[in-house]
Amino acid sequence: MAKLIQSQSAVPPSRKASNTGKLELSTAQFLSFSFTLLTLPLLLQTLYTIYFSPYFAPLHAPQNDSSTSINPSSPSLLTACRAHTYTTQIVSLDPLMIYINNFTSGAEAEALIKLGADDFEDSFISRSGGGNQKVSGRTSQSAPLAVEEPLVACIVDRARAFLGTMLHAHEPFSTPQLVRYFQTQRYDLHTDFWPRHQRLSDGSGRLFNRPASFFVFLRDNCTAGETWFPGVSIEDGKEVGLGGRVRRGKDDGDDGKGVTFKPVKGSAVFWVNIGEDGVGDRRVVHAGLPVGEGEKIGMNIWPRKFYAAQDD
Ligand SMILES: O=C(O)CCC(=O)C(=O)O
Ligand SMILES: [Fe+2]
Repeated sequence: MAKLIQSQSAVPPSRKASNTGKLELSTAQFLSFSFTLLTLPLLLQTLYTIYFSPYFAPLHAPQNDSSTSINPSSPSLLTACRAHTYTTQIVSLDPLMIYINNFTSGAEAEALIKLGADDFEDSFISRSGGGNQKVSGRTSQSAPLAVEEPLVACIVDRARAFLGTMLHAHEPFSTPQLVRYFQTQRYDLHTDFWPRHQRLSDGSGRLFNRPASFFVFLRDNCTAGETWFPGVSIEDGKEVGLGGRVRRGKDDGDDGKGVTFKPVKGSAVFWVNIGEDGVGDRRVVHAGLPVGEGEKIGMNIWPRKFYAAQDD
């Protein structure tokens, strides 16, 4: 008898066999059992995604291509876009160059890539005097981004607000452009402004140029591929506050001239191309250095300013 009592009390009271022979559960235990049953598949799926799915991913899938799952027209993305969260740091006062941390959010970056993803073509350069030309020094692919897309319009508005007094309300932007680089691809030294202002093709005869540039890093799954400005210098030690994203010189045995910007998703470099006198500043000549491994995607945002005729 004593033995029987002992073995009965070893079973928690709530799980005792009833006199019908079935197992009884308390309400709390029933709920926790059901909760576990319901959440188990979710837990297993999360574990699979984190630990195992990389081993089953297709070999040639784009790395970290989270843009495929993003909806660039999502109301929450567009609402969030109206408020910006970037911070700025001056890199150089003369010429003026500013580093913009988180100019776009990660989600905005991926959504912008998605908007242009189907339109990449070999990059060209816009020639002085009009027309486009493919050149061996620019081996990337480019894709235009339609300003009719609300997200693109929002990012361009952000750039306009940043420019403040640099641009009149009636002065527009060029069509923003994605640029994509794979291994070894590059853009050799160039300026974004034309040495001579360009004539608008609308018959008005107005002259325009690019007074400033924003280059935004949208994808940084790469080694190397920095943006290099050999004609902009920062004093030794002053780059410390820029957290390793901005460095003096470049790494390949060059004499350490200039400043390099590491691709960091969402961050942007802003610089002034043309001063108040309407003359282009050659010190902002720059290059997209060859990408080592992986993929780099950036975005050019160029305001357009109208200028008086230049003296010859
Ligand atoms: O890829 C880069 O780092 C710079 C690109 C650039 O300068 C341009 O597209 O004009
Ligand atoms: Fe450029």
